[in-house]
Amino acid sequence: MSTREIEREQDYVAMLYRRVDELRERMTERLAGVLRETGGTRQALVERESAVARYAERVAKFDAAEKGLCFGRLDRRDERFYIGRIGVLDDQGEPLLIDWRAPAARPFYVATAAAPDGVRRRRHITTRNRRVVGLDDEVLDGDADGEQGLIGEAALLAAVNAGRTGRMRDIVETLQAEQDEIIRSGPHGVLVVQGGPGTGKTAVALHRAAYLLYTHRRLAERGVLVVGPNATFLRYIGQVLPGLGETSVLLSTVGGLFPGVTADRAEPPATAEIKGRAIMADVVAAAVRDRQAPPRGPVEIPYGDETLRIEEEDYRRAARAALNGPVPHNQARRIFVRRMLDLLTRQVAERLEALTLDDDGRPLDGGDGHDALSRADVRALLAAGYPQELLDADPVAEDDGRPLLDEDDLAQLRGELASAPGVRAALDELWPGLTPQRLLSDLFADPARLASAAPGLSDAERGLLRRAPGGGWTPADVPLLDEAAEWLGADDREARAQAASRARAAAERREQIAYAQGVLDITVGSRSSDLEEGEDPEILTAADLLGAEELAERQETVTHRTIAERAAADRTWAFGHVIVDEAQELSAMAWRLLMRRCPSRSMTIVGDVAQTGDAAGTSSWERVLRPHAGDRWRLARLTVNYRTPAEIMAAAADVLAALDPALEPPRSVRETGVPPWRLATTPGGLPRTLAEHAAREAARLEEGRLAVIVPESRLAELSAAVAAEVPGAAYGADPDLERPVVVLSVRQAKGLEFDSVLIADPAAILTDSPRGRNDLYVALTRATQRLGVLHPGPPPAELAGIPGR
Ligand SMILES: Nc1ncnc2c1ncn2[C@@H]1O[C@H](COP(=O)(O)OP(=O)(O)OP(=O)(O)O)[C@@H](O)[C@H]1O
Repeated sequence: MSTREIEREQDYVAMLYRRVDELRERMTERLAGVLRETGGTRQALVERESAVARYAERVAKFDAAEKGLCFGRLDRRDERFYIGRIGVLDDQGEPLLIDWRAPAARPFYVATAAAPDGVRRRRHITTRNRRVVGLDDEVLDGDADGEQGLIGEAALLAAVNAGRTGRMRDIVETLQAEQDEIIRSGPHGVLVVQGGPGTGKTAVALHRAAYLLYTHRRLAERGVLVVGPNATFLRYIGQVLPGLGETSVLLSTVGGLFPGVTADRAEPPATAEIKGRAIMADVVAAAVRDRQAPPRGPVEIPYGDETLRIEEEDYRRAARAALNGPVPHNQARRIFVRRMLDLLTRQVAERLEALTLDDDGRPLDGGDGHDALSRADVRALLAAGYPQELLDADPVAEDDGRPLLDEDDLAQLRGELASAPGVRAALDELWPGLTPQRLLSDLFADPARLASAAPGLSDAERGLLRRAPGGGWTPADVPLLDEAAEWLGADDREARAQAASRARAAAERREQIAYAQGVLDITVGSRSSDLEEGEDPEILTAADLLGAEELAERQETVTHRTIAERAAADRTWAFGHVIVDEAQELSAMAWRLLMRRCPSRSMTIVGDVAQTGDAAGTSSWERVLRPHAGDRWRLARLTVNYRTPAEIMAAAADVLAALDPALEPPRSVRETGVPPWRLATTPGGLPRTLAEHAAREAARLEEGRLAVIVPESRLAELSAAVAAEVPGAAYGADPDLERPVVVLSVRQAKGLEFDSVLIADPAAILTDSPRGRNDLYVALTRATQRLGVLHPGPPPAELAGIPGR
């Protein structure tokens, strides 16, 4: 491309940056202006707050667009558009730059020589630090043979060949047509994106989130949830959406979706698999029902010197009233307890009356050893907690013809019963207030409870669920806790805790107001003193301008600001759209949880059923979705592998064929001329040889990243061996992917990619899990450039095609 052409584009790009700087400045001034406004109604304050959020968001979007602001140009017959990360208008409202998500930008991604859609030329513009460093043109003249090729091939190949950094990058500059179509598909219903490794499923999912938030602004009010398989993966993709200027997105694992629970406990895969089965929904429901079981025989409750009784029939009647309709356990408990207290109050009242009245309701005289009790005496008895000595006293009868216990007396008696420890314990036993945590830990701790709630599981399976209380929660527990929360409803204690937290918040707010008042006093005081020389009197702080109440309020809204934070703290939050990545790994129970978070069923589900590693995962989208969406879901496919070169993919294809001959590997977008290799070691020599090769590969890397992928069962041993030879190598539960060398199990490597990959002991990867072949396929498809396999003894048959060293 001529230097003149580059200079011409440089002028345009420089003008765009100047315009964005100007707009950013304008927005910053507006922001300061709103912050300077003061007084007015509460409504005005709320409006100012939302203006502050809006302007701050605009400024953040300008910042996010800094790198690669403009990356393309489309020439049509008599017009020309520049395409970039954001839309930019001039002062007359004419577009200077078109947002990549706008409909007008679409041909940039889909126009081909065969179907140019009015486009004559597509230009990819490469910039570095605001300077144009390269141009790449495609002339779409309409006389191609109809085969759809790559869009912007040079820019695409530069992107896929670039060294990895340990962080995923966005691909707005080089999106391909089949990806674009998925990204721009309407938001309604469930869209499944099936694609082999490296086909850009994760990239597409994230760009779809950005597209939907841009196109359907109301989605931002409910937020988008992006679900990934583990914390390391979430960190890997974490920069993509903020880099695209989108913040209304919560990234989470399924294990992170139960507020208040950190699911970091480990458990055997076989246990997790059982917990993920659909039948566990019935188990949880049965466990809740079992906590509502009638007592065997009457329940006796000591109360003072008396014994109160609840018959089985009393229980049944109260339980029927409590469960009249689909009421969760804890709400039903309130009705049950009310009924029981009515019953017990009646019992006590009857006994008191029996002590003081004869069978005909007349006060007793002293003939049988007791004098009649007066109403005042009864009240005294009640107030004193019904002690026997008083009943044995000889007070004076007083027959005023009124019922002995009036409503006030009964209410008082009821209150006393409700707070009597013996009564509370008995009612708690009969119908306990339950948190999801208590329900599950009681269930797992008690073989009898398990046997009753899970008759569909074998003894051995129930044995795998057994666990002593305490010790934290596993990721597979979270969907069960969520299921339990649905059946239980809010616990009384939870409601009390919420009330307490509201009271605390009110107290904090009073404190904030007092603090803000203090700030105002200080600021006003200091403003009256002389300004230092050079100090700008125009720089005002919020405290200069707002009343204490408003200042406190502002602090409060600021602390609860983002949709993502609000959604993360609320188990019942319904997201506007849910995106699930590596979706093949999710269990039936995890799907139930996710569906509850997305009642609208506006979902994008991306994954590869050939890469399923989790025993609870799926090999069929149909099986996963039928229970939740019937046949109302649509399938899109991605077919081109942008990550793995053809040489490596050929080796992976052998494993895929062994897995299922009907499965087709994705077509690699490039060859590198570097074949993969394998090397036999002695069984005992593997750790040492592996470490040496890791050190050698690491030395070859310039900027890129190396992953050593090892069997789960040898993770600790081989991590230690590599770390001893390669100081600074990352490994462990949540390794730092930005380090040059990282040791990972296959599970940890899922969804990630590296310039170079070494696989250790593939035979153990195959035997470590029932889905060993899927795991080996995943391991083989992580490299963007180089792959080596070290195997103790002969290689597994699936890898025999890789050239030996
Ligand atoms: N259109 C594109 N332009 C540039 N790079 C791309 C494009 N599509 C995909 N890539 C790159 O290919 C690599 C693989 O993409 P991604 O991780 O999204 O694939 P995936 O289908 O999720 O893979 P896996 O199933 O193995 O997790 C990433 O580095 C991504 O940036």
